[in-house]
Amino acid sequence: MIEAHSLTKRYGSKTAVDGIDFSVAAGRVTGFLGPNGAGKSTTMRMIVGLDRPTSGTVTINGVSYATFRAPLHEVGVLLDAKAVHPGRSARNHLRALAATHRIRPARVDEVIGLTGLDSVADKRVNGFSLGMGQRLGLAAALLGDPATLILDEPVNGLDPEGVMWVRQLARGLAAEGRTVFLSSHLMSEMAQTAEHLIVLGRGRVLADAPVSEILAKASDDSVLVRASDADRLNALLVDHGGVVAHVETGQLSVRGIAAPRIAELAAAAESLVIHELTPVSKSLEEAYMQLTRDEVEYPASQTRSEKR
Ligand SMILES: Nc1ncnc2c1ncn2[C@@H]1O[C@H](COP(=O)(O)OP(=O)(O)OP(=O)(O)O)[C@@H](O)[C@H]1O
Repeated sequence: MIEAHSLTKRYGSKTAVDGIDFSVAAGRVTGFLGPNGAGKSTTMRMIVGLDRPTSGTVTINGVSYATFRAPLHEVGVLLDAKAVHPGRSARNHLRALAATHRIRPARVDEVIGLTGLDSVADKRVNGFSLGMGQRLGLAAALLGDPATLILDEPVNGLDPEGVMWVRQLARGLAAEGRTVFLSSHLMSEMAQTAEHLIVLGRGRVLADAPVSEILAKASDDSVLVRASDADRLNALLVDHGGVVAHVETGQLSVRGIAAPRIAELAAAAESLVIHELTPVSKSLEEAYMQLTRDEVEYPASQTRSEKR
């Protein structure tokens, strides 16, 4: 269980994390979502003591990370996959880490196998692709068999097979009762991996709820309808509480009345024939964009290089 209370981080006049409260429960995958600059990495760095909160607290299983005497056994962390000595092989990097915690060498081979690094384990890390680097970061996070995993953008750079593997790994670890906290800026990815989401925007919690609830709240389903007489159908639907907009000639977009009810109303009216009836659901990404719409710090008209 990870718990944050009034957690705040300011860099000069910039408030990166703005007094947030949340808890990440054990036994399920919790996704940490938010647009670029929302404060996800800063929050994760504070959880593992790499950044000091300006105010507020964050604990893992009731204590602060700094108090763990053997942190690799408590918390597996993937924050910056490139933070590895480039001249070392993957195996030697993991062995060096293992030695700090008296972890047996056989466990190094186990995590190499688990993360699919067997064929490159003895190659120097500086030749690694982004995806291989991510796998090595995940191997390091798993090394101490920790009860808590904090993974910042773990699927970054992975191919589709790798993405699927991380998804299954995260779910499997949570099913064993571990606390699994993953960040991403992709709603579609998180919705397939996490059961619960914490959505951040400009350093504040915008939503903290099960995935299904967040999607249901953000969704704004409509029905596209064509009929033999669009104007009559329009009047009929408005009479029954529908909100109707003309999309193009003869086509209506209807909110507030479900497709089966629209068909029933038309059938009950004399010579009003439905030609098209298409329910339109918001995609996951649209639901997420709606939720974070006013909280995007770097909208698309600004480039990443303008950001810093
Ligand atoms: N060391 C720092 N000094 C100054 N500002 C910082 C520092 N680290 C982060 N920030 C700022 O704090 C805000 C939150 O950044 P953070 O990296 O935590 O966001 P994020 O949600 O992880 O974004 P991304 O998805 O782009 O990684 C941003 O405005 C960022 O520019």
